[in-house]
Amino acid sequence: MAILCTTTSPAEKEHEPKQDLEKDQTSPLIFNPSLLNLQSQIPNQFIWPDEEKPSIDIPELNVPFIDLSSQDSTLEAPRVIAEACTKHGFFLVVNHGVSESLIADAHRLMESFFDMPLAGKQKAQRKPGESCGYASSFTGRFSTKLPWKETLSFQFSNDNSGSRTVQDYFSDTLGQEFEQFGKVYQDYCEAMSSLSLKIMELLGLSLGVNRDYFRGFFEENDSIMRLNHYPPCQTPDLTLGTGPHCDPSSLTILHQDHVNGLQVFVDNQWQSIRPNPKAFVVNIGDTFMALSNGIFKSCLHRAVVNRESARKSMAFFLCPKKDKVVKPPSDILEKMKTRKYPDFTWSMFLEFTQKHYRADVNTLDSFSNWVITNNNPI
Ligand SMILES: C=C1C[C@]23C[C@H]1CC[C@H]2[C@]1(C)CCC[C@@](C)(C(=O)O)[C@H]1[C@@H]3C(=O)O
Ligand SMILES: O=C(O)CCC(=O)C(=O)O
Ligand SMILES: [Fe+2]
Repeated sequence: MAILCTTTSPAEKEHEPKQDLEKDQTSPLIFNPSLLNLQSQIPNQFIWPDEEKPSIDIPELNVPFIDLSSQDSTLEAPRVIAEACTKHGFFLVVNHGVSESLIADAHRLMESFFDMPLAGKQKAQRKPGESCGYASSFTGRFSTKLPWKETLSFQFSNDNSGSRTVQDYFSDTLGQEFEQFGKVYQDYCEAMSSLSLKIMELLGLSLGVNRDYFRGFFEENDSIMRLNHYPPCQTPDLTLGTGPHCDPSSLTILHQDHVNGLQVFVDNQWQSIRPNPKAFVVNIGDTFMALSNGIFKSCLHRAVVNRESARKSMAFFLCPKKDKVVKPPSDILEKMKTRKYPDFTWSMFLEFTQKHYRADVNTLDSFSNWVITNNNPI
């Protein structure tokens, strides 16, 4: 039997808004992929309700390619981006300038991390209420609708201090043998941070705001990098790798391996985004939706799993500096007159998703109500 019982304590769950973070009634499970993917019957906690079960044979999303090397990327791209972001917030970037060998190294090391015995990965175990560390599914955090995945997340700070937070994280939590991992993911996060600033210029132009405005807003950032491993599953039609959600962060830059799995809910149906190793999938998160006063959409998406192959993806979640006030620029507010969301900081929003609310389609609205009703000071 692959499921082991443990006495791990559940995540902190006080101060519930509309949707309750589920209380653990029983001892949480441990998700050990090397054993679990052989099971023909999966534990109930991994079975999703019928209305959320994955659909097969879905259409492919018509998602634009933005060529960042092209001379007209600043002429044509803002219009194409505006069209995609007012509809669903997803686009692909190609010729992005991130080295192919860096991407390959990041995938190779991710594979060797997740291939380790569970006890080795658990040296980086994510603690209750924290967003970083190793999580084998979210067995200690949620008790139903568990995702069929294991993840390793770490913080990246771009703060001009020359600090190498990612490198230090690997050596401090996993030991000196992980120095090489730390170097590769430090470089990868720096590449993602620079790429996201280029994309911020284009988003600024698309919204008719000065091109430096959002670049400046995110120049310093407190971002999150996440490695996702979705093991094969004998009953992929019953579960999900990542449940339906909108990213609470500002901008996500995702690199998927060659295995299908990412789906976006557009025009009332799930649509897939086919893997393309040369492209990054970029999507608008809730915090950028708030910064654009709701003009650019943060869209519902999820990841499905399959019987045959493991799937890997790497997500860089660009987030503002923790205490920077998130409010739309005056250029937008002068045109729109009414504010859609209250002022907040990323630190408040992160706490909301880690301690009070499981991110889903309604995260931003629930968070806004929580900020307003609790009269949260910033
Ligand atoms: C701030 C974050 C919370 C999550 C990781 C980052 C950005 C996306 C969020 C998440 C992926 C949305 C789906 C549900 C979630 C629990 C997951 O399946 O991983 C979310 C992350 C989290 O709360 O850890
Ligand atoms: O793995 C994927 O394709 C998507 C993962 C995702 O949406 C997330 O981690 O926020
Ligand atoms: Fe996501």
